[in-house]
Amino acid sequence: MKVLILPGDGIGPEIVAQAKKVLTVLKNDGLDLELQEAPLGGAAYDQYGSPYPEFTQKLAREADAILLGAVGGPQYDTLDRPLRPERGLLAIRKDLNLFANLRPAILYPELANASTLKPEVVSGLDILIVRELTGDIYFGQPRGIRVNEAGEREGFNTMLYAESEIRRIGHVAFQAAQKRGKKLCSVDKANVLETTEFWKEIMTDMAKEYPDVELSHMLVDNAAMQLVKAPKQFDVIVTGNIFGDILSDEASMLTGSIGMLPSASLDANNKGLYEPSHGSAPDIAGKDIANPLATILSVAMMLRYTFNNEAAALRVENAVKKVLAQGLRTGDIFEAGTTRVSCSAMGDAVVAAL
Ligand SMILES: NC(=O)c1ccc[n+]([C@@H]2O[C@H](COP(=O)([O-])OP(=O)(O)OC[C@H]3O[C@@H](n4cnc5c(N)ncnc54)[C@H](O)[C@@H]3O)[C@@H](O)[C@H]2O)c1
Ligand SMILES: CC(C)[C@H](C(=O)O)[C@@H](O)C(=O)O
Ligand SMILES: [Mg+2]
Repeated sequence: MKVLILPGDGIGPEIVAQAKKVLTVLKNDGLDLELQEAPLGGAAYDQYGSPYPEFTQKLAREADAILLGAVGGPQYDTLDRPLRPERGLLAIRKDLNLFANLRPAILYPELANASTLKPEVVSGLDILIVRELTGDIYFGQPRGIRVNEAGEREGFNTMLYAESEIRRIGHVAFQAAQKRGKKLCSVDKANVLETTEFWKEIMTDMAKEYPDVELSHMLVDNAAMQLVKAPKQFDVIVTGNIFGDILSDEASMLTGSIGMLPSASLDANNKGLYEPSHGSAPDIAGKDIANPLATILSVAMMLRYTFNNEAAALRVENAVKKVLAQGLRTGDIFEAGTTRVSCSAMGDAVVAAL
């Protein structure tokens, strides 16, 4: 299996280095693995003048799986839009047809007090957000900033979903629910936006194909509220690109920190790009204090979904559980009575616990 590593920007290289240590142990233990590396985002702009250069694109297309740190940074925020790091990330998702973004929010019992919510609200939490990743207002045309007829500047984007796009993410979500608690909540804004009214109509129609799954619908504003009020009511949530982006960051705090939320972005054949759900955290970059666990848990997702190797995935997840049980914490999940460790020390501890 070919795995392409894209460290990216900010804390990206620091957290990816820890995940690479884990992959190297698995390789030394016999996992069929060929590691390559390429730049994406700001690092790629610096080297090649493009956030998703041909060099990276070629390797990405050839790879079975990709591990990404994160992209972006303030030094790139004034570049022309097509040259910005985030555009590189959107481009690779679109190029590889990675339409299904799985973001599991699981609370490890040791972190019940790390969440800003009361332990009884979050303990035992295990929800899966299925976010559509290659459509919606992120990609709809037309888009831009223009001068309108009144001579005023205006910004505009287009929210758009084709039926086939809704159906293919719907199948992923219904099937994920079948393998879990058999409850699927489709999140929309059908009371205002036609795009998501259509989304709701298609999800409702698809439910006939999955009689064993209980489908419900929720408006996104209510869903944002319910996620902090009573998050354990959810099993699988399916939603569009923009709502999924926002709700998954919200859900990350239920798990203690955004540094705990991994993700898988899959195509129709389970080729995937795996990355933490958080960004490049420029505020803490270069200090060796970021939490690498979301990235390491993304490796576990890679083993599960692309390698189809459940045993190896569990080995990594159990190692993470072990270091948390040992009381090791990076700053974002630190609390009194635990031991604060650096990003690299956390990586070493996971390797030792494998
Ligand atoms: N997938 C991605 O590559 C991705 C995702 C989100 C944001 N971004 C980009 O990242 C940059 C920063 O964005 P932002 O500040 O809004 O979001 P962010 O997720 O980078 O950071 C938000 C906050 O969470 C903290 N944080 C994030 N990851 C952490 C970790 N692993 N350990 C400890 N703390 C962590 C940061 O220090 C910061 O305080 C922007 O350029 C943005 O476009 C990239
Ligand atoms: C950086 C940005 C393009 C990206 C998104 O909005 O999808 C990020 O926030 C994420 O959640 O992966
Ligand atoms: Mg996001």
